[in-house]
Formats: sequence, structure tokens, C-alpha cells
Amino acid sequence: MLASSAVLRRQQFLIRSLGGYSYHSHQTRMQEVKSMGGNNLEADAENILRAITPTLDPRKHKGQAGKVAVIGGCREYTGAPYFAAISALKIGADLSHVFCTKDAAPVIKGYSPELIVHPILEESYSVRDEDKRTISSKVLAEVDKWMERFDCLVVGPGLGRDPFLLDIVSEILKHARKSNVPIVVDGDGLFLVTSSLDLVSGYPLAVLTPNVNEYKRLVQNVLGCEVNDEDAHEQLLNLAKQIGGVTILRKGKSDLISDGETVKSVSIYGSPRRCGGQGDILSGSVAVFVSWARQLILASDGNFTSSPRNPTVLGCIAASALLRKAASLAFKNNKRSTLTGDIIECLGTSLEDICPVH
Ligand SMILES: NC(=O)C1=CN([C@@H]2O[C@H](COP(=O)(O)OP(=O)(O)OC[C@H]3O[C@@H](n4cnc5c(N)ncnc54)[C@H](O)[C@@H]3O)[C@@H](O)[C@H]2O)[C@@H](O)CC1
Ligand SMILES: Nc1ncnc2c1ncn2[C@@H]1O[C@H](COP(=O)(O)OP(=O)(O)OP(=O)(O)O)[C@@H](O)[C@H]1O
Ligand SMILES: [Mg+2]
Repeated sequence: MLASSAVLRRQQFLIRSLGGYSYHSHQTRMQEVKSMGGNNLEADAENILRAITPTLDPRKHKGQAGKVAVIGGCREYTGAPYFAAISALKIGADLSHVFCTKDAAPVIKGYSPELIVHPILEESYSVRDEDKRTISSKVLAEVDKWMERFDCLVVGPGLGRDPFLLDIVSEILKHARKSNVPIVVDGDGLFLVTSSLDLVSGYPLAVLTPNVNEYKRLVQNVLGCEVNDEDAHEQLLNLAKQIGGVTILRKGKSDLISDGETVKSVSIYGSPRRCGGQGDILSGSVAVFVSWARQLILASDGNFTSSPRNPTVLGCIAASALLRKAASLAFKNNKRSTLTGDIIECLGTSLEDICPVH
């Protein structure tokens, strides 16, 4: 919980100063969406980020600024879970865990001693058919031991698409949902939920962060049509509504965010480099900001009045703004050679520019 009421009052003040529009009927909102140009939907992203970022308070103990876990990392991909998990720490989370396959673990541990790495997931190639049931129960029991301690899970960066592994991850998603833990679904996690929508459908603490391919597959599967860029806002609103009010952050030239009630965009200038891994920074960042926004709302005892006020939407807006700012700074320094690691190095400075430590 946030430490002092003075801190809470300061954040409440920042939130009130955000203004924005409150909830109208769906009809009114659809008219609003139709009549507004893209720019009118632009979120007041930097103010939102400032409002939900907790102050550094000497009375807090380890863990209060957030404990996140990334479920991902397999034989092929070790970079993606590392990028997501280290970004969470660089932004200000206290602890960042990675649950990955046995062979990915030593590699990820080797990138950073800061991460807590659990080598527990298994892919089909390493498991005999007759052992599958016992192994999945063991994995689930191990993840369950930790589940309630996490403020948010990120499911999917570098997870791969092995069917046995994805079955286990489906169970992890069900357990997280039962425990009311927010879940950010990205990368191969989206491959999984697109074909098993029930895993997230109707769960308000689920955030999907699709890239261009992942969004296309979601739209085709859920709405049964093609992506419509003419009516991008309305289509996203419908998609989020169809999946029962989950929050979707559609990544692209502008990031578009909707929970089926409202649509916001973040168009802060980022970088023209499209190197792999930037989406992983984003998913780790969303996890942290969603945890902070939720913590703030829970501590406000029903007095939280900003709009939008859904913690998952607020978290997406803040994360998108920060990533874009960091990407822009990294590009300024590195031009064509800008890589994901360079952007991660700029997260701290960018956060400090928007929300300085007193
Ligand atoms: N350094 C790393 O370890 C990185 C790993 N990444 C991971 O790479 C994985 C794939 O992410 P992408 O962003 O490339 O995903 P995309 O869905 O954008 O593309 C993946 C590739 O798979 C193909 N594909 C599309 N549908 C498919 C299907 N149904 N079955 C098999 N292949 C299909 C696409 O044509 C594309 O070539 C994710 O786990 C992601 O997190 C990325 O995050 C980039 C960085
Ligand atoms: N055309 C674009 N112009 C500006 N920014 C973009 C563009 N496309 C994506 N981005 C930014 O890059 C971030 C990552 O999006 P991207 O589409 O690269 O994700 P991804 O494919 O999932 O990445 P990853 O390689 O990590 O899987 C987004 O938050 C978005 O802000
Ligand atoms: Mg991705």
C-alpha cells in the first residue's frame, strides 16, 4: 500500500488535474469516437504517468513498488523475457521474476544477476508422453507458490509455441485469474489466447499488447473480418468489448488503447528504428504501471475520480509514453545502430525527465 496520505493527496491532485471525459452511454461514446479526429483522443500521457508513479518514500519496504513475473523464455528466445523483466526493474519495480524453460534459464541468468529466474517450464521434446501429467502438476504447483505475491504477470515474451508448454501456460493463466492478478499478454501468449479466448475473456485485469501481426489474427478470429484502418478506433473499441472488456494496446505508428468503454491514443514521437524487442520493453513497462495505477486506486478508497480511471488503461498509456520517449532518446544517441538494449538504458533518464525524483 502506498505509504502516506500526503503522497496519496499529491497523486489525487495530479489525477484531478488530468480532467478528461467521464463515462457516458455506449451510444454517446460511439458518436464521440466517430466525430473526434485522432488527435482529440490523444491521452494526456505524461500527466497520467506522473500521477501514477509512486514517490520514493523511505518508509517503504522492498516489494511495495511492485513485484512482477514474466512467463516466457524457451530454446529459441532468451532475449524477449530478459528485455521485459529488466525493463520492469529499470522503471522502478522492486523484484522481477522470470519463469522459463530449463535450457533458457542459465542464459537469462547470465544476462543479469538482478533477475530471479525459475527454470521450470518444459517443452514437448524433453518430456515423455507418460510423464506429461505429472510434470504439468509440478510446474503448476511451483508457479502457484509464488502467484499471490505478484502484482502483475507478463505472459508470452519469447514463450514459443510448443503445444505442451502452451497447455501449462493456459493453466497458469487460469490460476492467475482466480487470484485476481493482472495479466499482460504479449508475443506467443497472444498466439495462445487468440485461439483460446476464454482464458482472458471477461477478465478486466487482462491487457493484450498485439503488434501488427498479432492484431490482425485477433481481429480475424474475434470479429471475423480484416483490420480496418479507416475506422481504427471503433474497431478496437468493438474488439475490446467482444473480448468482455479486456484492455487492448494496439502497437503501431500511434499506440491505440481501449477497454471497450473508451479509446485513447499515444502518439508521442518515438523512433524510426523497428529493431526487435521494443514490444518486450513495453510489456514489462505495462506490468509496472498497471500495478502502480491499481495500487493507487485501491488505496484511494473509492475517491479516485480521474478519467480514464481503469488502471489497465492508465498503465498502458503511461508505459507507451515512456517507451516512446526512451526510444526517441536512444535514437538521438545511436541513430541507425539503435538496439533494444540502448532503449532500455534510456528508460531511467526518460522517466526522470517526466517525473523527477525530489
Ligand atoms: N530477442 C528475442 O528473443 C526476441 C524475441 N521475440 C519473440 O519472438 C516471438 C515471435 O514474435 P514476433 O513479434 O516475431 O511475432 P509475429 O507474430 O509478429 O511474427 C512471428 C513470425 O511467425 C510467423 N507466423 C505468423 N503466424 C504464425 C503461426 N500461426 N504459426 C507459426 N508462425 C507464424 C510470422 O509470419 C512471423 O514471421 C515472440 O515470443 C516474441 O516475444 C520478439 O519479442 C523479438 C525479440
Ligand atoms: N510505425 C511505428 N512508428 C512509431 N513507433 C512504432 C511503430 N511501430 C511500432 N512502434 C512502437 O514500438 C513499440 C513496439 O511495437 P512493435 O510493433 O515493434 O512490437 P513487437 O513487434 O511486439 O516488438 P517485439 O520485437 O518486442 O516483439 C510500440 O509501443 C510502438 O510505440
Ligand atoms: Mg512482440
